[in-house]
Amino acid sequence: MPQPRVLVLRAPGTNCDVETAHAFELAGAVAERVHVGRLMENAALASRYQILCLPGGFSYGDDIAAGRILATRMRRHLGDLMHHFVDSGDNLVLGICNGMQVLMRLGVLTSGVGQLQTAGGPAESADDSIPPATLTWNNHGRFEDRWVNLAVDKTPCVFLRDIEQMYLPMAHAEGKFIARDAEVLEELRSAGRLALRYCEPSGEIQSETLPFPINPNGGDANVAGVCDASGRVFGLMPHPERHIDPTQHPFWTRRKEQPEHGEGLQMFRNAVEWFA
Ligand SMILES: NC(=O)CC[C@H](N)C(=O)O
Repeated sequence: MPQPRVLVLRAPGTNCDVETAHAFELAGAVAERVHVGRLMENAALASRYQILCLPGGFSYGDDIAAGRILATRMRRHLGDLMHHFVDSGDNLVLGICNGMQVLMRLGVLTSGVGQLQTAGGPAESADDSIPPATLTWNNHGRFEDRWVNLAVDKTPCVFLRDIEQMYLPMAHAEGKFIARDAEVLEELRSAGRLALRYCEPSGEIQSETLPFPINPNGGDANVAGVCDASGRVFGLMPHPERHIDPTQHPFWTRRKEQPEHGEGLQMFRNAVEWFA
């Protein structure tokens, strides 16, 4: 099987790059951690890689808003790099937690939705000043760090193939997903782009916004992860790289039998297998 190469992008304040690179390596990829400054010096480095991963953390101290500064730097200086990974059709992009926040600010997870078709003219955004969706502060206004149950919707998302449910840690302050309006939410939902959602331990999602703590932030439609229309670009707020080994499960000592791997590993394997 060809071994894809993963660019794990670091910025000042990133703190999950080592374990994210480890998860990709365990899944069979070659992963390298590369500082955003190195890419700004030489954006052509991107052509060596097939997967771009934006890991979790506090890039640029979450100043202004989580993910905002890194997204602005990428938009301003790394347009070709994003084009290589997002638009070429041959590559994958994964944003985890702070990485999802960056992808949301870049608009790549909600691209193509919320457009108005003007008579005879090109599609234009319904309201250019307001993005179709964003991530904002958790309802209770605090950083929340614990384990959550997640259900996978019928979705084109490459990373979630053959996964129905996952139990993963979440750790964020600004993870509440809100759509601009009901039409945008429906557009994303009907395309299977609201790929990952907080659910009850049984896997059920009984209401549009499940109560705290099942839905840890109060976000619309219990959304925890969103993909682009192709399913190759995916962002999620929980941390799959923190559950790749069974002993990372909070109750692992009480289990009679241990599974071979933690529940997050399949996501990284799916990415590697996509290149087979
Ligand atoms: N774990 C993370 O990546 C945290 C994301 C971001 N710093 C937040 O608090 O929302």
